[in-house]
Amino acid sequence: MFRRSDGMCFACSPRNPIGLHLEFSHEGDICRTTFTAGNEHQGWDGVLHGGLVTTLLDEAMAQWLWHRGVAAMTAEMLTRFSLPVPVGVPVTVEAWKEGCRGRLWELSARLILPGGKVAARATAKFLTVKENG
Ligand SMILES: CCCCCCCCCCCCCCCC(=O)SCCNC(=O)CCNC(=O)[C@H](O)C(C)(C)COP(=O)(O)OP(=O)(O)OC[C@H]1O[C@@H](n2cnc3c(N)ncnc32)[C@H](O)[C@@H]1OP(=O)(O)O
Repeated sequence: MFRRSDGMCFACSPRNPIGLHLEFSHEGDICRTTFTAGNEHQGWDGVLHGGLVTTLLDEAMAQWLWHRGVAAMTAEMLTRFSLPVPVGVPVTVEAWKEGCRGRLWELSARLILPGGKVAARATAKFLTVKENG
């Protein structure tokens, strides 16, 4: 049905010419990345598009799992947009595990503005993919 990765992930692949080119670090139980949006990423003038805010949060959670050898797909996600995310400033995205039951993983993530305010939060459920995909 799908390939696990051909190295063209929109969020993280360095080979994707229109990708976000995110790089992740892992510290304890936290998966972290930083991103500075450009004008090409905006929806409202000067504001990062909400779909891309969700992409950043989703990818950080997926990378938390991937780093631990878990190949899982997002099955459900809820995003709360609390503050606009301006383009041109570096933001930090953090993800962590909330729980796991069988193939079902629950994770949370947040996007932090310079200065420390949280602009968006997400919770999501991921399901480990079956071997035959
Ligand atoms: C050089 C560079 C290389 C780069 C390399 C890096 C690669 C790094 C990879 C990361 C990349 C990340 C990318 C971002 C993460 C996406 O964005 S993933 C893409 C978005 N998500 C999707 O497209 C998923 C679409 N959905 C599906 O394919 C299928 O529904 C799923 C999620 C695989 C599950 O299907 P399934 O395995 O057939 O499971 P299913 O039988 O439906 O459900 C199993 C059980 O879970 C339960 N369940 C299903 N959904 C839910 C739910 N939402 N809540 C609770 N229970 C649920 C079911 O009720 C069922 O329960 P039981 O009946 O067993 O009691």
